[in-house]
Amino acid sequence: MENGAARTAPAVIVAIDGPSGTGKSSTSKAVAAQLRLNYLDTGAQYRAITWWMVANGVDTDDAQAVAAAADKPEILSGTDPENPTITVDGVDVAGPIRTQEVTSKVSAVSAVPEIRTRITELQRAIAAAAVTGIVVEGRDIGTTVLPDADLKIFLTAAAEARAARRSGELKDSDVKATREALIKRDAADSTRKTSPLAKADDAVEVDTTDLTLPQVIECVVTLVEEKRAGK
Ligand SMILES: Nc1ncnc2c1ncn2[C@@H]1O[C@H](COP(=O)(O)OP(=O)(O)OP(=O)(O)O)[C@@H](O)[C@H]1O
Ligand SMILES: Nc1ccn([C@H]2C[C@H](O)[C@@H](COP(=O)(O)O)O2)c(=O)n1
Repeated sequence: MENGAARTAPAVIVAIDGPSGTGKSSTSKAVAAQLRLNYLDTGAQYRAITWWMVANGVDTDDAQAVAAAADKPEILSGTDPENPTITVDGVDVAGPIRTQEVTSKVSAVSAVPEIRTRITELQRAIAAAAVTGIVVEGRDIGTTVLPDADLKIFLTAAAEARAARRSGELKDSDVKATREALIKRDAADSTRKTSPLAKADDAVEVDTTDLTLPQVIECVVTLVEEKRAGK
C-alpha cells in the first residue's frame, strides 16, 4: 500500500437470477450485508408497479392499458440490505405487494415491453449509483439488465423443495397448490417474449435443493471474494 493509504475493494456488481423460491432474496440480502454492498430486489419493483395498476383500476390482462400507464407511478427502492424499502408515489407498499392478488397478476404486467423498459432503466440507474457495489436479484439481470455484471449466479431448486419452503411461510397453505402456482408463474416468466427468465451463458449455476440457506450464502460469498481476488 502506498503512503499508508487504505486499500478499498473495487465496486462489484453481482447478478442473482433464478425461478421463484430458489432463495434469491434471502441469499442476496445476506451476501450484500456481509460484504457491505447495496441490494436490489427487482421482483419488488415489478410487484410495486402491478400493485399500482390494481389500485388504479387498470385491467392487468389488457397489455395496451398497462403499457399506457407504465410511466405514471414513481417507484423508489431503498437498497440497504438490512432494511430494503419500496414505495410507490411515496406510499410504503412493502406489505401490499406480497398479497395473493398481486402475485397472481405480476407475471402478466411484467411481460409488457413498456413496463420492462421503464423498470430496467430504474435498475440500471440504481446499479450505476452503487459506490461499493450491489447485489441485484431477479429473472433477467445477468441476461439483460446488467450483462456486464462481474459475477452472475443462477439459483435453481427442485419444485418440491421450493413449494415446501414457500408453504412454511404461508399459514394454512397447501404444498401441492403452492407447487402448482410456482410452476405456473415460472412458466409464464420463462416464456414471455421480452427478457424472459433465463440463465446467462456465463452464469454459475447453484442448485440449492439440498443446501441450507447458510450454505448457499457461504457459497456465493466465496464466489464474490474469488472474483474480487481475480481468480
Ligand atoms: N437453501 C434454503 N433452504 C431452506 N429454505 C430456504 C433456502 N433458501 C431460501 N429458503 C427459504 O425459502 C423461502 C423463499 O426464499 P426467497 O424468498 O429468498 O426466494 P426467492 O427466490 O427470492 O423467491 P421469489 O422469486 O418468489 O421472490 C424463504 O422462506 C427462505 O427463508
Ligand atoms: N428481474 C425480474 C424480476 C421479477 N420479475 C417478475 C416475474 C416474477 O414472477 C415477479 C415477482 O418476482 P418475485 O418477487 O417473486 O421475485 O416479477 C421479472 O419479470 N423480472
